[in-house]
This record gives sequence, structure tokens and C-alpha cells, in this order.
Amino acid sequence: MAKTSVAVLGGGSLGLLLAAKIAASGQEATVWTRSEEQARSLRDNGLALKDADGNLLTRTAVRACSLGEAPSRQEGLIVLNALKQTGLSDSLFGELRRVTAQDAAIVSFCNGIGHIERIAEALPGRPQLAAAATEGALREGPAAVRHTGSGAIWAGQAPRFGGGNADYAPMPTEDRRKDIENILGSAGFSIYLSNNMIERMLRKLLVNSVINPLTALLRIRNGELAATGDRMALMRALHEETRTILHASGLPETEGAASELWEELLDVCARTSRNESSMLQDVRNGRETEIEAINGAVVRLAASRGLPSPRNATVTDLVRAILSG
Ligand SMILES: NC(=O)C1=CN([C@@H]2O[C@H](COP(=O)(O)OP(=O)(O)OC[C@H]3O[C@@H](n4cnc5c(N)ncnc54)[C@H](OP(=O)(O)O)[C@@H]3O)[C@@H](O)[C@H]2O)C=CC1
Ligand SMILES: CC(C)(CO)C(=O)C(=O)O
Repeated sequence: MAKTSVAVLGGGSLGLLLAAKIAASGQEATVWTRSEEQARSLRDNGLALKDADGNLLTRTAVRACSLGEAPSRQEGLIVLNALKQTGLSDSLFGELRRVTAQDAAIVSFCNGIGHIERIAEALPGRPQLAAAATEGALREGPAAVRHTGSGAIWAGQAPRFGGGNADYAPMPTEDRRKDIENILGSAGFSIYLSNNMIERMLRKLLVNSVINPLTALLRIRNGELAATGDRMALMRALHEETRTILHASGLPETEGAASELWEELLDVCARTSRNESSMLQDVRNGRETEIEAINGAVVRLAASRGLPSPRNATVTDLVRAILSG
């Protein structure tokens, strides 16, 4: 069997955090960037990992190349996919088909749902895991990242939420799953292999489907969302509509779930109060947002189950319209 090696796909906030901590723990990882400039900067300067206040923790040499420069058909790869869903495209899939061998295990950290199905369709047969991370990361430049909040990573077989005609992605072998757990655990992450990614992913989707569009539309930080009665009313209405749709899509509807999920949302707002959500950052920078993979996906789930989703449809249209000018 080929020796296992790690590639981090995407040199953004989360990708640089994963790469910095893996490299600082003495393990090897290659960062696959979009641009050759960023890869050069990483090779020349090393990768700086800073704490939430911007103090330098480590600066470590890392391997880096643009995805276009990466060698073809590498065997034994674990690919940590730290792209946004907006980074998934036919050309990206073409490059991934070229650089990975059939045994590559792809672990995707993307927010929202739908990405596993798209990857499975574009790279049939490649083993996949879905990961949900509550880490906070912020890229400070091409070769520096701040660890803005410690959390945990859950990874496991992704449920199929719909879309795509390909056979669903196979799980990586047990040995390969252990490798993934060991690599991320040795890098200092709290990593849990989960048999219940449906709940993890849908809980995260519920949080993102409220915080992300509302903060992007109102242009406020996460902590400012729960600060007024009007905003709380918007949050509640969107949360209730989304929760009903997600319960119909596999989110367990246990006793007390409604108040527990609402408290979870308020807790995320409090814990990330100084953060600008990823969607607000995308809007501010004129970048395409993940709205289609978050509220747009909720609208599609609702349609497939004959449920109404007027609030999700409205925020999807509004966020889409911001960048359409
Ligand atoms: N940041 C965080 O704290 C967390 C993020 N997440 C999720 O993880 C995912 C990534 O988030 P985040 O790191 O913040 O996003 P970023 O926008 O910071 O990073 C995405 C990276 O993908 C790169 N990219 C896009 N297309 C390609 C391509 N074709 N080839 C190689 N690289 C490419 C971008 O390159 P370029 O910069 O050159 O455009 C960018 O560096 C999202 O789904 C997010 O919601 C989950 C938990 C925490
Ligand atoms: C949890 C939250 C809302 C933190 O900002 C996030 O995941 C995001 O911004 O995408």
C-alpha cells in the first residue's frame, strides 16, 4: 500500500490553520493553493500561526504548490478539502481527478450541504468523509493565519441529502480513517470520528442558515444579532422555519429539541460575538457567497418534501441580489 501523505486543498483561513498545526506537530503536509504567488510565499516565508490576539505561536516550513502545479496521480493521499462550496467547479474537479489516484480519501470541511454529492458525481468511487469543524480561523495574509477560536472536528460518513446521480461516496477504509484521526489529533485538534454526521451537519446548517444571511444583510457582527427585539424576531422566524424543514430531513425531533437548538444558536452568537460571519466577509469583499449551499439548500430540501420555505427563499434572493449589480 502507498505511504499516506496529506494535502490541504485551499490556502484560506481554515486550510492554513489545518496546515500550520499539522506542520508544527512535525508531520508533513502540502498546501495546494489556487495561485502560484501564494504557494511561493508559503515556501519562502514558512507558515505563521498566531493566537486570537495576533501573537505569533509558530512559524513552520511547509510544502506548497498551486493545484495546477501538483504532480499527477499521487497515491495514498488524504486530501483535507478546505475550500468553500463556491470553490467547487468543473475545472477544480478536473484538477482533482488529475492529481489524485483512485485511493485518495477526501475529507471536506465545507459549510452547508450538497458538496459531498457533487464531489461523488465528479470523482466517482473516491472515498470521502464529511467533516464539521467549530474551529475559528482567519487568514492574515498569504502565509499567516490566526486561530480565533478553539473548537472540535467531527468527521464521518456523509449522509446523502439529495442531488447527484452518482453512486454515493464510499467510506475510507478503517485504517485510513484512523490515519485521519491520528494526523489531526497529533496536530492538536479535538477530533471525533462520528457515526452521526447527519445530525452534526444539519445542526450546523441550522446555525449557519440564521446567522450567515442575517449578519450579511444587516452588516453586523454575530454578537450584534441577538442585541435587539427586531433582530431576535427575525432570527426566531428563520430558525423555526428552517428547524421544521431540517426535522423533516433527518434532524432528530426529540423532546425539548426546539429550545435546545434555539439555545445553541444564541450560544454560537455569544461565543463568536466579535466575528464577522463568513458570509458577511464574502459580501464585504465582493466574493460569491455560500448562500446556495446554506439557505438555498434548505429551500431545495423543503421543496423535495412539499414544505413551505418563504423566509429561506427570501434571504437567499436578497443575499444573491447584493452581488448581482
Ligand atoms: N474559517 C473558519 O473558521 C471555518 C470555516 N469553515 C468552512 O470551511 C470552508 C473554507 O472556509 P475558509 O477557509 O474560511 O474560506 P476562505 O475563503 O478563507 O478559503 C477558501 C480558499 O479556497 C481557495 N480556493 C478557491 N478555489 C480554489 C481552487 N480552484 N484551487 C485551490 N484553492 C482554491 C481560495 O483561494 P484564494 O484565496 O486564492 O481565492 C481560498 O484560499 C467554508 O465552507 C467555511 O464555511 C468551517 C469552520 C470554520
Ligand atoms: C459559526 C459561524 C456563524 C461563525 O461565524 C460560521 O460558521 C460562519 O461564519 O460561517
